[in-house]
Amino acid sequence: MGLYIPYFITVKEGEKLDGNINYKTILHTFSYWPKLLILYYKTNKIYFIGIIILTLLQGVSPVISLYLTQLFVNTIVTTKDSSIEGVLIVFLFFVGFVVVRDILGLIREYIEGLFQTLLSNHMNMLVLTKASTLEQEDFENVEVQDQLKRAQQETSFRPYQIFQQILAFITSITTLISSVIFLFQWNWWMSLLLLLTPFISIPSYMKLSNSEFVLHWQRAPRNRMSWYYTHLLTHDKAFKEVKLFGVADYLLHKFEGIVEGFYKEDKNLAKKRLQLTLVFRTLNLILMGFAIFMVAKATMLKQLLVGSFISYIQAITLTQSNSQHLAQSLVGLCQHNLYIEQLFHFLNMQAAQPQPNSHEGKGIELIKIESIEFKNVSFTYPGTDRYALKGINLFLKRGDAIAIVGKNGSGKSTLIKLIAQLYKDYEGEILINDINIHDYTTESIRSNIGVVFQDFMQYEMPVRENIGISDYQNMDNDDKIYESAFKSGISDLVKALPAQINTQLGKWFPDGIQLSGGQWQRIAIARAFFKDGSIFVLDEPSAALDPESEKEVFEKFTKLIDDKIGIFITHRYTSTRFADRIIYMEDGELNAIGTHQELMHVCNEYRYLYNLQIESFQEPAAVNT
Ligand SMILES: Nc1ncnc2c1ncn2[C@@H]1O[C@H](COP(=O)(O)OP(=O)(O)OP(=O)(O)O)[C@@H](O)[C@H]1O
Repeated sequence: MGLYIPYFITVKEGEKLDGNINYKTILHTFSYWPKLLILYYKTNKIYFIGIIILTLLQGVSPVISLYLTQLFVNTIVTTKDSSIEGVLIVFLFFVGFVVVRDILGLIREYIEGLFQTLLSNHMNMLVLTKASTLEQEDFENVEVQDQLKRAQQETSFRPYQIFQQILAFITSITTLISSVIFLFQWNWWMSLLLLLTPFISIPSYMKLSNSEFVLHWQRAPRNRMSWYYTHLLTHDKAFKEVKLFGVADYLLHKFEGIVEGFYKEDKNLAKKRLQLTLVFRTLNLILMGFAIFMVAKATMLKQLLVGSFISYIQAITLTQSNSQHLAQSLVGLCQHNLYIEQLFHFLNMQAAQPQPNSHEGKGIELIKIESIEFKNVSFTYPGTDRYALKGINLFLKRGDAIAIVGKNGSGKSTLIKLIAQLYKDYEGEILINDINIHDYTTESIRSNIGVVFQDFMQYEMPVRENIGISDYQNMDNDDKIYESAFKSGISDLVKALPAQINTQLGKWFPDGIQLSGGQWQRIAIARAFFKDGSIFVLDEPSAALDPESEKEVFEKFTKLIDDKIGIFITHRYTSTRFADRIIYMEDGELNAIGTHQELMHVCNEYRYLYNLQIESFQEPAAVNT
């Protein structure tokens, strides 16, 4: 996936990104509105329509209020003492109007609060659902990470802010139109002047908003970095090393450096905004002062009644402030639109799903794996040009128990990742049951594979979920959970826990029990067994298991894979005795394959490494006398 830069940001060679503003840009930012409106409507149609109607009503209410004030005051001034009836009627109208307006205002506040929560939940669900469809390759791509971060940042508040701006826009425009019509009775050219002056500030504010956006857009990698330092300083696993190596101050300093940088940039922009606001506010105030002076003069010359004087002054203030609001909402809307574009860009993003050699997938559902064949498979990780696997030819069939050994970085885990279809773009072919792996649906392949990776997950959840999550539809089956725990040799421990399989594991949530590294690993192995797969892979289970546990796990593993395919990757050469065949990998290549005896004869490297390990075990222990 290439670098995504919003089209409205221009990149000049050798220069940093710059905001590029023109009317086409402004118009384009509104192209996401239909999608947004559908989104609002889908969130809750009754609330959505209700809010729009209430907003319109709220928009005309100031002018109704003005009209009633004018009527009220003029009626008092012109009515004779004896006939109070007319004044009373106008007064009751006025009071009735204020009560209804306030009640509608409260209802709007109530609905808006609920709508905001629903919208934020809906957006979060959309982003999380989208993230769950991404591939491993996407998560290793910094560009995608940045986009995800930006989308996450904008999700919870930006769509609602746009909604609020739209509402503010509707309110301002209705109030403005009605107040301008009201003022027209007095002086048409002054009304137009008051209406239009605030709009001359739009281009300057728009330019500033664009610079602000570009700045925030560029911040994503630094934002992720600051998040990472926060994570290191607050996460229990990282915290051990942070304490032990005494690096808290160092990390804090780095974090501080980033946020201080943000502060300086923000301060710069805030200063520019303040300068602009000062200039335009002064201009508007001068104009308003002039308009008020004209109304006052007309009243003194008896051309206007006192009621009209009061209401025209209010109408001038109303026109002025709403015209300013309108200009500001327009700028705000364009700015929010820029952010929303990146949110929709993320939601519309295609997950990485390359098909090698233009192989068209047939969407076959894989029921059971009988055999797996690698035919001259070579692979480089995306963004690298070094082969992690080179010309691999391998045939595995049901009932095979295979051990894979080799030095660090020789490609053992990569081989498994290709079987699990975590990466799909490679040279050569992988066949399952003699059919190209790409002809099967990825889901059906993955549902057949139970893998315990080196960096397996420790879910901060109860034992039941820790084991059953690999086939969560059957998570309620206690017998199956216990059976899997037994197969991984952890059933006695589980039974001894305070609430057995319902015991919370880990220390993040209340009543959690912390397990040792090896015990966590056995839970992860049970999770792989819980899934009724047809191939099981243990990637370096020996890393956290003591020799006795390892023996137990391997013995159970070899029994279990009776009619399945079992693969275990290990650095303990002594563990390979459980395997029918051993694969020795070196520098991405399959160097040798055979039984232990065969490899001892044909593979010098294997023999050397095996003997090295055996010798180290046979060295006499130093005894202090
Ligand atoms: N996600 C990745 N992106 C880029 N390169 C990677 C990635 N994962 C692994 N590699 C590279 O691919 C090569 C093979 O890695 P792999 O993890 O398969 O080795 P391994 O044999 O399992 O090593 P170990 O015994 O240390 O676990 C290494 O050179 C490694 O640097």
